[in-house]
Amino acid sequence: MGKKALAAGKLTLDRIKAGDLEPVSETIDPGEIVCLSGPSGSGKSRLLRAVADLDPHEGSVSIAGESQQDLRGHRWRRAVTMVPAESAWWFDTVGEHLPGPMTEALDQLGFKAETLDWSIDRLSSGEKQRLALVRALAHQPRALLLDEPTANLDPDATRETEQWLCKVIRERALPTLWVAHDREQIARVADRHLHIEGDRLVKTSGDKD
Ligand SMILES: Nc1ncnc2c1ncn2[C@@H]1O[C@H](COP(=O)(O)OP(=O)(O)OP(=O)(O)O)[C@@H](O)[C@H]1O
Repeated sequence: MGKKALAAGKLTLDRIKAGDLEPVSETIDPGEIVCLSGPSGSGKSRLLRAVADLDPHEGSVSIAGESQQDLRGHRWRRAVTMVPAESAWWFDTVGEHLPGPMTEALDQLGFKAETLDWSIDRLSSGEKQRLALVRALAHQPRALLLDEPTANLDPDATRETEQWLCKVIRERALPTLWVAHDREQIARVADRHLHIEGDRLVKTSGDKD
């Protein structure tokens, strides 16, 4: 924290071609949550990895008019941050991965301040998943790519995490692409829902206005 927050803006995908999916063109507005669903292996994670510039791909992506090609990889990924289903941790303790105490975020997700001293080795998969979200948001992203962010959580923790994410996404006006399988979750959080059928992204009905 403490760094100057950059202006929110649209996340624009222009004919992104990753893996076997047909090229994807979508614009996600500031604060908009677009859920992405599809069968296992249909290419959801590959699309997110392309947008995060983690995998080679065709087409272009921009955030607030700034193109992926104009930013170095690490700067792009700090702006357009992917939180994978399985997070990586490289220091010994939780606190070493965070730029500050993150008191409010930790509290809202049910963690006490002492969590900062916890060893990474002791974290459950659900704790890792929630702390990876705290870490991602601590670095002031301008857009979020969430790959099944509640996959390892029980129903109560799922709801708590969803509510916190939705609040932060709206407050910070972050365009968000959120991979989800659970139809009820999609109904709760999505402004729009895109589903992969075969090699195409299909807009589903029942979206919020
Ligand atoms: N780097 C890669 N090179 C070639 N093929 C890959 C690569 N990464 C993934 N794949 C393949 O691309 C397909 C889509 O993978 P992806 O991980 O995007 O699926 P997914 O929709 O996220 O699935 P799940 O819901 O099971 O996580 C799979 O068949 C996978 O084996």
